[in-house]
Amino acid sequence: MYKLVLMRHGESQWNLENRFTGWTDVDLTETGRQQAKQAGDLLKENGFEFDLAFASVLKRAIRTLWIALDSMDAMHTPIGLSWRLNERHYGALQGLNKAETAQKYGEDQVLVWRRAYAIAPDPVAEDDPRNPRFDARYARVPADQLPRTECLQDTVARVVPFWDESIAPAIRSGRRVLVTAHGNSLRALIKHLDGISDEDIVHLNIPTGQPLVYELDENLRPIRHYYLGDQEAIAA
Ligand SMILES: O=C1c2ccccc2C(=O)c2c1cc(NS(=O)(=O)c1ccccc1O)c(O)c2O
Repeated sequence: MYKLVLMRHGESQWNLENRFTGWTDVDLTETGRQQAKQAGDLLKENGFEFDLAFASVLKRAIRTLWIALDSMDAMHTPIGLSWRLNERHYGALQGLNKAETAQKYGEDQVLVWRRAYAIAPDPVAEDDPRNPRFDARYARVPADQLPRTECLQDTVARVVPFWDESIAPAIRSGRRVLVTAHGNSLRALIKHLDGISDEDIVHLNIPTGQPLVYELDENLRPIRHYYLGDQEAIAA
């Protein structure tokens, strides 16, 4: 039996402001940092150790991992970073809050987007400074693979290959793996692991800063999964 630990980054500044963040590289708030520290303490208390960790190339996930590993006194753990673990790209919605979104696109459109699996918001324009092609960290990614917007289906389509090529082989080789990522990139991973339908996945919400443990059989099929930590905080 293998164990895999997934964790959504702690609270970020735009989580606090209820803004669509996507690929915008906002940092953790002080609360977010504390959540990451508590998660590391919890993992240590429960005897978890890791041989390899993965994160996206967004600082809110990387810093969450750094803080958690530091509180486990495990900063020596090798870390693999990939754009494929990035949050879903929200296109032109990035930076907007609830009021601005409703005002700009209308409540009806918001409701359609909320429930949709395969509908993407307007993309950022080719020459928009937010286009990932202008960001040095994506320089080695083929331009046709870099999104200017995504629907959840698009996020699944770029996360799953990373699971197949990097995470699953590491687990099969006996490495104990920790992944710190984002709400939708973790949805993508969990959808693939548990075989969740397109309809149901849009309703799955993953709490921030709470380690989620997956026990996998020898074929990496989930046997069970559970959150570490106080269940009330998680259920909230
Ligand atoms: O507009 C969207 C949306 C648009 C495009 C793709 C995905 C989503 C999406 O997944 C979503 C939305 C709104 C809300 N709630 S909200 O309308 O209260 C809201 C709107 C804007 C910013 C933050 C908010 O909390 C959600 O809970 C969502 O999951």
